[in-house]
Amino acid sequence: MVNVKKQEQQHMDDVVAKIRSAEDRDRQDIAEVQEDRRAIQADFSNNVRIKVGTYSGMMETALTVRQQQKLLEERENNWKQASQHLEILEKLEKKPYFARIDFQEEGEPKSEKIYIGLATFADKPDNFLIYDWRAPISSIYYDGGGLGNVTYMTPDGKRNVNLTLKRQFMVEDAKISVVFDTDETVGDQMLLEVLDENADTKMKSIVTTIQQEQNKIIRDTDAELLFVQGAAGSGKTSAVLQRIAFLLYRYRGKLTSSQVVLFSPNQLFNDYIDQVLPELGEQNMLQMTYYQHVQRRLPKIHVETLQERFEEEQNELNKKLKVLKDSLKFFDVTTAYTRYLETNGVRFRDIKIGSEIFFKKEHIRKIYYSFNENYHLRNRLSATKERLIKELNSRINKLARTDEVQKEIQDLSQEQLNKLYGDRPRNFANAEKEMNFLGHQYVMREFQGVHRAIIKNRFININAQYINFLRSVPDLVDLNKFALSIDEWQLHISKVRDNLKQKKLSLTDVTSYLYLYDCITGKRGENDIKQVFIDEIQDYTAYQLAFLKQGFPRAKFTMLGDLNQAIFTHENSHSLLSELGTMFDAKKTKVVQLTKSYRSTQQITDFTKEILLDGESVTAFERKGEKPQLTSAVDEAILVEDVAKCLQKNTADKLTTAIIGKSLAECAQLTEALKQKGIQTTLIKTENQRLANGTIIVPAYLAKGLEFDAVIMWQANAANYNDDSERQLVYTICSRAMHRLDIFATGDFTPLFERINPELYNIKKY
Ligand SMILES: Nc1ncnc2c1ncn2[C@@H]1O[C@H](COP(=O)(O)OP(=O)(O)OP(=O)(O)O)[C@@H](O)[C@H]1O
Repeated sequence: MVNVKKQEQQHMDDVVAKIRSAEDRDRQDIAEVQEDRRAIQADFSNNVRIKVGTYSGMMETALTVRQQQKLLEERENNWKQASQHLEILEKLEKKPYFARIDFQEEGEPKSEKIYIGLATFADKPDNFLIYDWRAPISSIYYDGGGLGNVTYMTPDGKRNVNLTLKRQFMVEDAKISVVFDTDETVGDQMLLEVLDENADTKMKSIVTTIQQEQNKIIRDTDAELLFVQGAAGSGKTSAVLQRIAFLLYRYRGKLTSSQVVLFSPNQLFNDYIDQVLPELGEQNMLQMTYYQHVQRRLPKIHVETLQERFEEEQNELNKKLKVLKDSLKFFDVTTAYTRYLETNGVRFRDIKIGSEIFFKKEHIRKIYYSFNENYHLRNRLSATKERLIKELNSRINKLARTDEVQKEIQDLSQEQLNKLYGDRPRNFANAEKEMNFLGHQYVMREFQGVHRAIIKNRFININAQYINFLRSVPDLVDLNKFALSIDEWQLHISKVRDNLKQKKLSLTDVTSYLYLYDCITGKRGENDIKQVFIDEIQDYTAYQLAFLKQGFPRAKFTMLGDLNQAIFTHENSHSLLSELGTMFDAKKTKVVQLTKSYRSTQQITDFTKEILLDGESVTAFERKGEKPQLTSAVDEAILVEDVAKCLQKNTADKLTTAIIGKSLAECAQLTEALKQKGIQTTLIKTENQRLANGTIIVPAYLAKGLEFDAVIMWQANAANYNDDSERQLVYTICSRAMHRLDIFATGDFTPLFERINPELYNIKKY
């Protein structure tokens, strides 16, 4: 192997030398383009005089400016391309490739060897020294089955090859440190090395060690809905980011990063993953949380935050209401209600100027329902708006002609008059036309508010409409089936109404509120978006997913989640899959399961999976570590002392720690107690904060999707986690740990730990 390493290093050195020459060429190109750009600009300011005296002069100037702009744009594009290319080369220079495969294509006389890296590199046309990891042939490196006859997919169909060598390299700064020859998927040894590393505050790409199952997710191009169910730490998020990079490569020219949206669980998570695509040489997709998606449309309404949602009262009635309002049935009920609005029932509001009514709501209603039954909500509304604008204009015109207005115009200063003319050329046919124009402009200014109210649909009383919708619900669905009585429903309506009066909406209501509004206004979905990714799908409701589906009508969906980590939707999460089944065509739906957990040591995974009732399907990746440590005391002060020691130990072992508590209040208390002992930590209070270096203290609902070297679960006592519905939350917290897990509680531990085999952890009681 020593010889092999030497030979491979020699090859790598050759490739690096060629990369460096290509870099030099790129740098030269960039310098030339910059010089060119400067010259064009200088030339322009020296030679172009603005000729505005005559029409032909103006045209000539305009043409020159256009030509110059085009030249500059071209240079700009060249510059951008060369800079991007250079950036990729600079990455390749440090790590040109990480794998080599030798194979013989069926029907080809000779065998080939190729090297696989982050991007394609050729020193001359068709002489590829490095293949992109996303190229069709690279797929065989990731697929299982070992050496011998294997197949891979190309855009033109399947190809067969005889694979004779699969070699992996660990590379740092263009120096090969280890070479592995392997006949497995991607050798465990390499994976072990990668997983043994410490966590960062930023997620890294997994391009060198993508596993076979993950490769399927990454390269799928058929499914309209790709649903990935995977255990905590099984690489769902990693795979999906790689998938985005793959799709951008596969559909280069047809798909751009701005046509891809990723819905993530919180803002912190966005921050955590935002380096992966740039590391892979691609631009980041659009990233947002569901909360941002809805809140940006309702700037004047306070939408319930993650913390409020997490800490809200979970009484029996609220649970039952959620079952109904989060369901697909309720989405259908909303749609049915909007059908009824086609003939009756839309709520309007007066359009006013100050306190004076300009258009009465009764008048608007009359117009709205004056169109025949072929008008649906969208065209009914636009026809109404058209009619209102027409009426507004005719009232303006009438007013404009009155002596009073004409006189007021004559009293205006030149400056005020200029404002009225605006950009309009002053070539009126006669003085009367000019006065009419000025009169119209003059009066129009006063009625701008009315115009805006019409354009922006302000005459629709959406709040009253929403309440009316809720009142109609008992006619549209059998409340008994949801174990709800009419009285309970009425009580709920009055709560929503009170909330709306205070300009507040819960996350459940906000979706049906927006959907109702969209149906009435006929808002079309965002057709530009081609791929939608939803992470942590278990925290979405079927209603929200139906809403997203119709909001992105041309998109393919990839949804990933772990039904065992549903911390907001609890018991509903398992029905989600079947509800999704009715939303998408079964033939175009693909479900992939990931069961192996890569994040944590075997000891941690074996412990955490026992928290679950059906955790058998989770398997640990064999990486050894310490057993989780449970510590309890009656006195909290003793525990804080122990936490401090634990932090010291972690720091000495170069492990960064996250302390995860249940509520924000508890986390804040601990932060303070540690501070008293001179221990500095960062308390993460909201999702809009940054992930700091050093120890952080974070409430559980913000820890979703993140991972840390060491986790301290704070106050895992019976008071905090007492019933079955908390099981998934406890699992989520514990499964954030990569290398070490310590659990503290005052008093008794949560009964959810009772089912765990005591051999799987160490316990200490003060
Ligand atoms: N093929 C792989 N090679 C190297 N590391 C991997 C691989 N797959 C997953 N990992 C690592 O495992 C950890 C967990 O991955 P990831 O966060 O993507 O899992 P997840 O399924 O989204 O987890 P969760 O549901 O708990 O948020 C990460 O550190 C990731 O880098």
